Amino acid sequence: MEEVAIVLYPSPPIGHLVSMVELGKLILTHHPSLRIHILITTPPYRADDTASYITSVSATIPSLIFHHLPTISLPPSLASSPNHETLTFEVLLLNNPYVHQALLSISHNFSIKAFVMDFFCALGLSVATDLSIPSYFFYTSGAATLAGFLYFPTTHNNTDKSLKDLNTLINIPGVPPIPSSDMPKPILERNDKAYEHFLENSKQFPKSAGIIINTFESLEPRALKAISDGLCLPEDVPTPPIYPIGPLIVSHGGGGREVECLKWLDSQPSGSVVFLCFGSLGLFSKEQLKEIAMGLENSGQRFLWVVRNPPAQNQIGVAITEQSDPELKSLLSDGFLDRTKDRGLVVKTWAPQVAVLNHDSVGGFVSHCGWNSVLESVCAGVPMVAWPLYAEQRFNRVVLVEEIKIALPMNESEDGFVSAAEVEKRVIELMDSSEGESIRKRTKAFQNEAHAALDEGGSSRVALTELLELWSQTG
Ligand SMILES: O=c1ccn([C@@H]2O[C@H](COP(=O)(O)OP(=O)(O)O[C@H]3O[C@H](CO)[C@@H](O)[C@H](O)[C@H]3O)[C@@H](O)[C@H]2O)c(=O)[nH]1
Repeated sequence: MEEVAIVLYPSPPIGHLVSMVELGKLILTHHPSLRIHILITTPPYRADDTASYITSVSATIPSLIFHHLPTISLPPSLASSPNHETLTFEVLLLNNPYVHQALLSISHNFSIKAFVMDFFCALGLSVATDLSIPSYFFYTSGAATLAGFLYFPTTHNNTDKSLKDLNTLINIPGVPPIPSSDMPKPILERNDKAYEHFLENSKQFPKSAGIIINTFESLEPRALKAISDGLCLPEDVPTPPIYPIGPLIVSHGGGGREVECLKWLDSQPSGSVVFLCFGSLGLFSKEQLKEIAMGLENSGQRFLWVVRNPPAQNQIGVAITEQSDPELKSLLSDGFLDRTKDRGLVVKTWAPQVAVLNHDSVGGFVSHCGWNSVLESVCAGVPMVAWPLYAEQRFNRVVLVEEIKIALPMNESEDGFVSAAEVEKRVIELMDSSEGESIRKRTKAFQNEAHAALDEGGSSRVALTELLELWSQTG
């Protein structure tokens, strides 16, 4: 009998790839006879270190079958795109013929029950549809921002101004009012190429057979209900079924640095350390790094801080290429490392975040609000200070602070700069105040709810079972 397969199509950045791989593992845990094929896009630039990650996953889980698609060559006009989202969209658009070939080749030996795409890969939907393969989305951020993207074509039609110039609140069903300037960064500027791509991709959601979301019912009940009640799409456009199956988070650690920082944490008192880490891509200017150092020093709190080299143009940036380790002494204020050595540790470039958040000594997390980080923090029961940098992270901050109430806001000036005084104030508030205590209690309650959602009979397990039964039946 022909073997049955699911094909997963992640977007290249590691944050998205990791979530998709976790989805593959989850499917295998509950349906081991399915074969999971994962299409790996090869961008023309050197991407963050996905190669070693893929090698280690393949070695440990041979039932996850990786297909490396041929390298994309971008026309010179696009290769110099200022914006990493535009670059990703263009690469994925050029990838479509390779996706077509891969699906054809897999279907020679397997019966493909579902093609599951990342949001960025939405234009691959037509490729699968042409081959009569049912297409699903796996949305790697939360339900609130999904509501925002489903509603985006309506937001677009309601105005002819750029969101950055609107200076108003955007009312999205199921979501607290979002200041227009806090909408996802790439859609703030109407004339930007990324805006067009996001608009086009948002319009693909309703054409799919279903949307899988990395969230859970009790974390985002309002947004999930608004989506499934069809409130985020125009009346005449039906909403596909939604499957909140999260929280799906990584369980692995992070190489050699694990030992150093976990050992250091072992020597710190329970719940006393604030962890600062800004995702796989976040970069700060030299000035901002110095300001953070001053804020941490003045706060008197214990800290574990992951520091990367600033971007070339010395503003807030995004690392799409592999990072070299920073020279901490020259980067941070004079004597900072010495003065704080008894209560602080600075880690270069990367820390094993999941292990750190789950360490007993960690009591708070200053995060860029990337969705994986949010879920990892919830699963570890660690409250946050929300310091968004790029993508949909400012939107997430509003949701985390105002709706879910598990984070305090880090407030920046208009140009995005955060003062040492603000860092000091928020870190103290998080670690040592009644406000901090109140969000800590709520986060711990969500930690329990997260486990319950994944248990037998829990909301996420039920949604996953429904999906897997569907995939076992069709065709
Ligand atoms: O030093 C580090 C830095 C990161 N991580 C891990 O890397 C992942 C980072 O993921 P996430 O927090 O989601 O941030 P990004 O990498 O920035 O993720 C992108 O993808 C997310 C999911 O779609 C979006 O929510 C973000 O805005 C987008 O930037 C997490 O698993 C972290 O544990 C580490 O282990 N160590």
